[in-house]
This record gives sequence, C-alpha cells and structure tokens, in this order.
Amino acid sequence: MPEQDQVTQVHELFDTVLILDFGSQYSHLITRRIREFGVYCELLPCTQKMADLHFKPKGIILSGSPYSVYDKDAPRVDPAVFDYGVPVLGICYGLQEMTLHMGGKVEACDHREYGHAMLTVTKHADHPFIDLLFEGMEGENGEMQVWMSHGDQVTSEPEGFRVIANTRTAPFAAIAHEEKHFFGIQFHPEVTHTLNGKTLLRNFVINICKCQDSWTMESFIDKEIERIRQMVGPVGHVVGAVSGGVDSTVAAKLMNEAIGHRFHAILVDNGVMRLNECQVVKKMLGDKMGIDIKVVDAADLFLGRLKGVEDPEKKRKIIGNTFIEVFEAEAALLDKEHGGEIEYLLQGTLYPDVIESISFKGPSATIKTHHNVGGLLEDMKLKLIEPLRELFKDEVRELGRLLGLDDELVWRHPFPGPGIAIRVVGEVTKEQVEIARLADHIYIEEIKKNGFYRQISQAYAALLPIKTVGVMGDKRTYEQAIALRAITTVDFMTADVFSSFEWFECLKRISSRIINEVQGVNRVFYDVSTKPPATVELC
Ligand SMILES: Nc1ncnc2c1ncn2[C@@H]1O[C@H](COP(=O)(O)OP(=O)(O)OP(=O)(O)O)[C@@H](O)[C@H]1O
Ligand SMILES: O=c1[nH]c(=O)c2[nH+]cn([C@@H]3O[C@H](COP(=O)(O)O)[C@@H](O)[C@H]3O)c2[nH]1
Ligand SMILES: NC(=O)CC[C@H](N)C(=O)O
Ligand SMILES: [Mg+2]
Repeated sequence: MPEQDQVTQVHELFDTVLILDFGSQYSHLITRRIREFGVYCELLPCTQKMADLHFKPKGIILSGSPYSVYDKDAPRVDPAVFDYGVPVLGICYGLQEMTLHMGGKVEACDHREYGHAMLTVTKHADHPFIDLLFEGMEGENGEMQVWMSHGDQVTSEPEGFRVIANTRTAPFAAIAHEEKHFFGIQFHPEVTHTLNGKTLLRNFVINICKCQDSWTMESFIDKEIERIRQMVGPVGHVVGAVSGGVDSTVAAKLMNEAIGHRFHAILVDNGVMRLNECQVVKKMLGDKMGIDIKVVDAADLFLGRLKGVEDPEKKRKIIGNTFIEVFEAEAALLDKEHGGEIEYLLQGTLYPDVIESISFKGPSATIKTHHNVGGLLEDMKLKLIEPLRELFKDEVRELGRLLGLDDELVWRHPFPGPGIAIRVVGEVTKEQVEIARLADHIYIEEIKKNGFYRQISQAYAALLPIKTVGVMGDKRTYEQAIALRAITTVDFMTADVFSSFEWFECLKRISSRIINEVQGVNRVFYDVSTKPPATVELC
C-alpha cells in the first residue's frame, strides 16, 4: 500500500501560489480571491522556511500584518524567499518587509492612513513588464480607488526598484524591480473596497507568475478521486462519521465514488438531532446516494449523561467525549466485520480549520469547545483522510453541486454536532429537547415555505429556561419561551441579524404557529444580537 507521502498532492497537479501570512485580518481573503479566478494557492505562516517547503510555488505573496517592521518582535520572512527565483508581491507589511530586506527605507507616517485613497499609476513604456501589474485597472483620468490601512510607509525605494504608483500622501505606494520580478504595494487589493483589486491579483498571478488557471472543482473531483484510490489501495476500507451536514456528506460522496462499499459511514443518533433527522439522512445517504451507512441509536446514553448538567461547556465536553466512545466502538465492530482492513478515518476538515491551526500567532482563545471528531482516534492507529482539507465552505458547496447532490442538501444550514443540547438553555431533558425540536421544525418549515431559506445562513429555535405569564383561551398560562435566531454571514466568524419588513411579518406568523402548536410555550423572542458580541449558538 502506498505511504501517504508517495501519494500525489494537490499542488503537484495545479500551479500553486504561496501566500505567507504575517497575521493580517485579510490574509485568507487573498487566498479566496486568487482561487476565485482558478489558481490554486496555499496560505502558510510567515515563519515557513523555503527549504522545508513540500512544493514549488510559481509565485509568492507576502501579506499585511498588525506589526510594524520596527517592532521588537516583528515577524521576519525567510530571506530565501528573495533568492527563490519566482515573482514576489508584497502587500502593505509585505511591501515594507521587502523594502527593508532589499535596502530601502520604511518610516512611521505623520498621518496614519485608513480607508480610501486615489492611486495614480506611473507608466514605464520602456519597461513594459512592470506595467503588467496595473494592466486594465485605471479608471477615468488615470486614477483608481484603493483601500489603505497603515501607519508606516516606504520613504526610499531599494536600489534597482522603480516607483510604479503613488497617492497624495504615499509617494511610494507601489514599487517594482523589473529583473527580479518583485512588486510591492501599500494598499490592499484583496478587499472589495479596492475597486479592481482582483484584476491586480490576477495580473500578478496569471501574467507575471504565469500560472495556469486550471483550478476548477471539476478537475478537483477527478484528481481527488484518483488520489483517494492511490491512498487507500485496492483492498483498504475507510470509516467516517457523517451528520448529514454538507461537509461530511460531500466528503462521503467523494469516498463513495472512489471506493464504493469499502467506505462505511456512521451516523450517531445522540438524542438531540432535529425532527426525523436520522431517518432523513439515512434515506438520503443510504437509499439515494448508495452509501453504506449505519445509524447508531445512542440517544439514551447521551441524554443519561446530560442529566442534571446545566453548564454549557460541561454539556459540550460530555457530548464530545460520548461521540468518541460511540464512534470508536462502532469502528471496532466494523473493523472486525471487514477482517481488520479498516486503515483510514474520513474527516470533513475544511481549509479554515487548517488555517486556524497553522496560524503563526497560535490558535485563538477558546470561546467554546466545539465538539470535535478531530484527533478522535489517536490510539486506534487509523490514518486520517481529509479530502476537503484544501477547500473553503463555498467551494465545498460547489463541489457538492457538481457531484450531483440535491440543492436542498448543498444549501443546508450548518447544524452543530452537539445539536439541540446547546439550544436548550439549562438542563437537557427529553421533554425540553422535544419542545425545542418541534418549535425548530415549524420555524424551518415556514422559512422554506416563504422563500427565506437561501437568504439566511443559519436559523434555529432555542428553548429559554424562563417562565412568563400569558393568556390562552381566557386562561392564565405560565410557560416557557422560544428564542428564534436567523443570521447572515460569510464565514461564521462574524454574523449579522437577518431582517427585512417581509421577514418581520413572517416572524409574527411563525410565532403564532409555535405558540399554538407546541405545548408548554406561550412566548416567542427574536434574537437581534450580532456576532460579536454574541455568538451564533446560545451555549
Ligand atoms: N450525529 C453525528 N453522527 C456522526 N458524526 C457526526 C454527527 N454530528 C457531527 N458529526 C461529525 O462531526 C463533523 C463536524 O460537524 P460539522 O457540523 O462541523 O460538519 P458537517 O455536519 O459535516 O457540516 P455542517 O457544518 O454543514 O453541519 C461532521 O463532519 C461529522 O464527521
Ligand atoms: O459542528 C459543530 N460543533 C460544535 O460544537 C459547534 N458549536 C458551534 N457550531 C457552529 O459553529 C458556527 C459558529 O457558532 P458560534 O458563534 O456559536 O461559535 C455556527 O454555525 C454553529 O452552529 C458548531 N459546530
Ligand atoms: N496593513 C498592514 O500590513 C499594516 C502594516 C504596518 N503595521 C503599518 O501600519 O504600516
Ligand atoms: Mg453539522
């Protein structure tokens, strides 16, 4: 069986651009923008040594940074970047780092500059190569709108560099070295506020680095299926936890295309799934997609362990640990059944998870313990297989669409592993779960019926542990309350509240249905808090 490092890697199949991250808020956006026009790129921490790189990039981009190049602990790039022989583009801090390294000067500006600026490009008719960066970007009167965010700036360009653009306050807003193919810009092309910023990135990647724009989801599917086959070999089996969410379903579909019934999916019924969730998922993955799937009923085990527990973190930990236990036991059973041929564990890890774990600043503070199948089975000696490791969520959705998954599945709102347990505030009992579950079912049904589902990134109903007074059929009631949440977001790191006039009218109808149809509820609230300061889930 081939070892993992003999297996063809994604960057051997596609021209790759390397983005070195100095900790800017926008680094992952550079990656997104470049992939959008069909070039594969990877984000690695700025501490990456070029000698240790496991692929050969066709170009390198140095990101911005919250640091000043003169800070004591300012991050430094491996100088080998500048001897590597491929084009380099420095953005903001990246420009400043390149300038210092090449012998130019960087100083603190008199006025820090945040926001829009008008950029004027200087053409070099006798050096057409350096004009390539701004090709096709100028607006009327030769200026273009860019977005700046800096306190330092270049005050003297290094030897051999030419100034290729300036703003009123930044005389060295862009510089270039023709022979070395080095470019540096003070503004941020990766944010949408820089009009035409994507054209600049495209000019750099396609015209200057000469990358082929062959990174498409179609080509990814064929190559990934081939890669999985190489990895697993002709007889190996793979197990994977699936939830019916888009990530694990797309990963499972790829596995199924690659190795058919040698892939075994496990769905754990933890007692806190949505209404009819397990039957629906089993039907969808099993009957419709032909995946070998087993539903393990562990509802009593989970609910038993959650008895009397109110603390959100304790709930999350209990669920996380119980998931592992149940999954391990099932994987061991399957392994026996298949003569010990199970060698791999499938995970639906996405690129944002990878970025977070490789950040040179280290992982961010723990707000919540996300239930995690990652690192699940250390002592089981299973090797990991993560076909979506290079992809962003919207790429996974596109992949799902191309693999022929139903629209309904592709656009499913995310559903957290700990499920309704983190949507019942306070103790999780069967009765409380049932109330939240029914309310959620009505809520989502109405959202779909009224055409709001695709406009909302995630919606759910939660049960609040308070009782208030109401009046129903002339009788006093003293019952619990439901909180409805609906957010819009791109990456779930920040989120806005979904709102519109029509939506509010719809909410009133939903509230009335919930109070009428769900016993034990006499009041409905709509959560209008953004993230931050709130989070998406209540627990
Ligand atoms: N009930 C479950 N049974 C088995 N595995 C589960 C269950 N719930 C979650 N998992 C596992 O945990 C992983 C992470 O869950 P997560 O919700 O982040 O992803 P997803 O469910 O695949 O997609 P989505 O984010 O769209 O819900 C899943 O990919 C799956 O492997
Ligand atoms: O699989 C998961 N396991 C978890 O433990 C978990 N906790 C939160 N979420 C989902 O993550 C996104 C952000 O949620 P928060 O703002 O509440 O952290 C939202 O989409 C949440 O639904 C989870 N998903
Ligand atoms: N956005 C950036 O990369 C800023 C770089 C540096 N901190 C400055 O203020 O100039
Ligand atoms: Mg999920």
